[in-house]
Amino acid sequence: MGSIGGEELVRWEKMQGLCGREEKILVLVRLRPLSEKEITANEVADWECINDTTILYRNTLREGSTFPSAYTFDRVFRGDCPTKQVYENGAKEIALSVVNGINSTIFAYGQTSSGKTYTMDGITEYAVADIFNYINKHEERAFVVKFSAIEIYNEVVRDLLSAESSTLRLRDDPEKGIIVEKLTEETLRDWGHLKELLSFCEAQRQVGETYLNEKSSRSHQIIKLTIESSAREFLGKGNCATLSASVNFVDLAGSERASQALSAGTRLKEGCHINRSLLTLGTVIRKLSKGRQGHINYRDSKLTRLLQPCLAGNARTAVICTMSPARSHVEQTRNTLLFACRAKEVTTKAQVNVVMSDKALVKQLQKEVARLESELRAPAPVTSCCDHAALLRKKDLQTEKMGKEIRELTQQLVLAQSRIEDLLAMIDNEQKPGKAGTDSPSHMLEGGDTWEDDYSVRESLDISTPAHPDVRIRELNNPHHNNGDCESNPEQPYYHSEGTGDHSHSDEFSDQFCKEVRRVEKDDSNRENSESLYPSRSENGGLELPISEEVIAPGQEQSTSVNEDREANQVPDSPAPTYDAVEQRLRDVQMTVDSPACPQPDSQSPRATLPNMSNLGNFNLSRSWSCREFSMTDFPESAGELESTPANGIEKGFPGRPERFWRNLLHLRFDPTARLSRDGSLYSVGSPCLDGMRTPGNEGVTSFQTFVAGMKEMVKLEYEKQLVDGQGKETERGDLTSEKNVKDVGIVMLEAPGTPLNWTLQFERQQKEIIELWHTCHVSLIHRTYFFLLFSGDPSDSIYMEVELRRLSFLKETFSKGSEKGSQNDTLASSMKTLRWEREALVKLMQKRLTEEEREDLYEKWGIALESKRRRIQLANLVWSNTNITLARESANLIAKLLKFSEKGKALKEMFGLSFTPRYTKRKSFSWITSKPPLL
Ligand SMILES: Nc1ncnc2c1ncn2[C@@H]1O[C@H](COP(=O)(O)OP(=O)(O)OP(=O)(O)O)[C@@H](O)[C@H]1O
Repeated sequence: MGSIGGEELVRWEKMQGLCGREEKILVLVRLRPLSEKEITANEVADWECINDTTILYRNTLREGSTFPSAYTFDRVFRGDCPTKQVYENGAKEIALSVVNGINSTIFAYGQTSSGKTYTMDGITEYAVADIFNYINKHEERAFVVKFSAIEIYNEVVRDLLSAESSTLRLRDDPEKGIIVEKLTEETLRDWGHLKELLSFCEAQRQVGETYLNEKSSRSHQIIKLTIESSAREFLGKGNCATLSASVNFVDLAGSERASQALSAGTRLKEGCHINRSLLTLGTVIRKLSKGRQGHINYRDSKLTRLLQPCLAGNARTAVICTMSPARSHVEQTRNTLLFACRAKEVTTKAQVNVVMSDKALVKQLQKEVARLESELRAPAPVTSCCDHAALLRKKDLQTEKMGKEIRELTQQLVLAQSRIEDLLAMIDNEQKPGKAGTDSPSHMLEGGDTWEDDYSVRESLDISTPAHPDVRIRELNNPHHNNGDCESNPEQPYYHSEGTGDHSHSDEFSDQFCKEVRRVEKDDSNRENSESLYPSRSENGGLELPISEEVIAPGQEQSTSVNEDREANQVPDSPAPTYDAVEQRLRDVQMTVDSPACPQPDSQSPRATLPNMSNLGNFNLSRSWSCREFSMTDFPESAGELESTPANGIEKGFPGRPERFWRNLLHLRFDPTARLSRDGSLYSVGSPCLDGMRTPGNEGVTSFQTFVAGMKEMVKLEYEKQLVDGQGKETERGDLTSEKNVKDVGIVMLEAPGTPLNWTLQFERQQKEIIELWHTCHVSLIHRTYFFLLFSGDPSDSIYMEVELRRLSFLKETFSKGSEKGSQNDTLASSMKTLRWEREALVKLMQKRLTEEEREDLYEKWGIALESKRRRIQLANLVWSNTNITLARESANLIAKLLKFSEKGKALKEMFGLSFTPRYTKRKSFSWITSKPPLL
């Protein structure tokens, strides 16, 4: 208000104390004396003002103690208090705020005949008299006082200054708030003029006789004085500011009970309207008293609509609650006091209302602009601002990083706890004969709701997710890196699978196996045991398979230890594997499957040695192993637990497995359904399931036998082929050459797939078949992509192609029997669900990892109209949806790009089960979402 000069400025500054400050409604209670009528009726006065703020109900003994007997308000006035005192001690300050540019309202609330009109008439006159006094005392200011009056009768607004009984409309004005259209407004000239107008209004107001009040007001009356003032010295000048505010004197109609008021006809109708609008007022006050939360129903009545600014807006407000002391009105009186109590909690926020001339406004705005410009130019605040922004960003990053760490640590903690529980459970089971090893691992991860969730959890837990295929590879041909890990059984595929959240039986097996291994290793760390389940690498680079119970025929005695095996391997001319030996091994596997009881092997000689199938020469082929639990060795807890099994997998005298390990393991059965992982691609042939889940000779075993038979046939054919092809060479080079052609992967592969031309043709044929089978078997998109990109025609790929074909054929056969077997159906459904899931993930990744331009190029390439809806979904559905080789290549390239295969390091063929080169592979992790580089 720089444009306001002199005293105006002082006034303005004084008003700042009130400006925008929240203030509770002032609540006054006025008790009237018993009326003549009440005295005649021998009414008793049950209420008494015991001091200036407390009113007491004296008849508590009679009424019981269900209601409070004392009520406290800002001020209470006993029956003999004159209205002047009520005004002076309460209402005056509020009423006179108007002369300082602050809106104010004083209204009377109470039951009929309680003295509202009696009180408000006096208050209005005293207030206006004081206003005039103020005006007279402040000649330096020019005042304009305008008078208007309305009544709300039966929900109709009428102008009390108009002789016509026309209805006035209410309108919401964006600047002024609610206004009454066409309302008469008289500028007060003097006191006499006021009296004249008040008389006119009184004459106009609806008053009727009721049983309780001879002159009962049947309407709500609002008398409004608007006072505008300006400093005379600035009048007529451009920089003049005007204070403008209104004071409302509201005399409400009284609430009444029809029975008490004995009203009927018109009075009854009036009473209904009165009660309804008062009920709305009560509701508004109740809601406001609770803090203005939610919708406030001001618009439910004209009264509350008009009083809205006074109840919760820009005004100072006082409520005078009037009450009769008569015992017969106790219920209505208590309602009035309840209203008063709620009103005490309502706050308003009054402001000084200044109206500035256009010229003053422009000047004021210019000053404000200049101030802002100087702030902008000032270097200090700007620098400070930047610093703050940078600091905030830094803090945000820190918070984010810490949050991530907390999440990861929490996950690790959960996992560690889960593992402890598992170990404890296993110890319990050990103590129950016949139970060991049969319990399902309890630490299985629950599947995430989303792919990302599921994967991110696995990522953070460092649990490989073979379906993607996040596989741990054991390089068993590395003498320093081959133990402490867990293994699949020898017929087990090179990767195990798990579904989209739940785990296949192979995972259960792995978990159980690995936990058992760790426990045993810890328990028996000092035990001298030369037996090992792990394959060892012979000096000539060949492989010796570990012996697991699956290859142990009942009663078969084997005592070859690792050391012995190694020693044996050091013999250059170790016997070459023969077809019979391979067949024997398959027979053993089948025997294990067929065996209904899986008799426990001799603990003294628990395992048999496989025929030595090392000396594989050129390919340097080794068996690789995947085990989900291997990843756990990355955790400190696990590392501690695995004293004898270093986290990096380097064995320090692996002690072998005690009897209970074999006992546990032999409770397991092979379950062919375990091969059918949910993604359908990473099936784990020969995965065991828990004892009791399958019975020998059931459907699953039959399927497995079919598979084994197929394998045997393949072995035989390949072996015979080799015999024929390599007969001459074998004659020359001796037995060693034939050994090279026998790979210990459950199948036999050729050392060389044939001539380059033949191999190319063979590769293309196999690739086509594989793609078709992927399509038929609903194999995981990522598996297809990976396989497709990895095996692109190199002669050494032949083994993988063969394996893939075999497995897919088996999978297809199993699916084809799905109609007869619920579990297969479930697996097929799971695979399809996984595919859908993958496609949904692709949609997200397209948005995340491709630019708009790249996406548009793709849409064009894949024949999707640029303007069509859901283009990304269309594209995701087209990926790998066709067996066409070109589309397959495009699909693979797209997924590889989206998954950032290149950034994650080159995929290893070992992840498909075979290793060609020694490698210290620790971990490969592929996630659709995260872009963390794999830990190789
Ligand atoms: N404090 C008081 N002292 C003396 N007489 C009073 C007092 N208050 C009210 N009266 C008398 O009580 C009667 C009813 O008062 P009044 O008309 O003001 O009640 P009301 O609440 O306005 O009623 P209604 O709601 O029916 O209009 C009147 O005759 C009035 O003179």
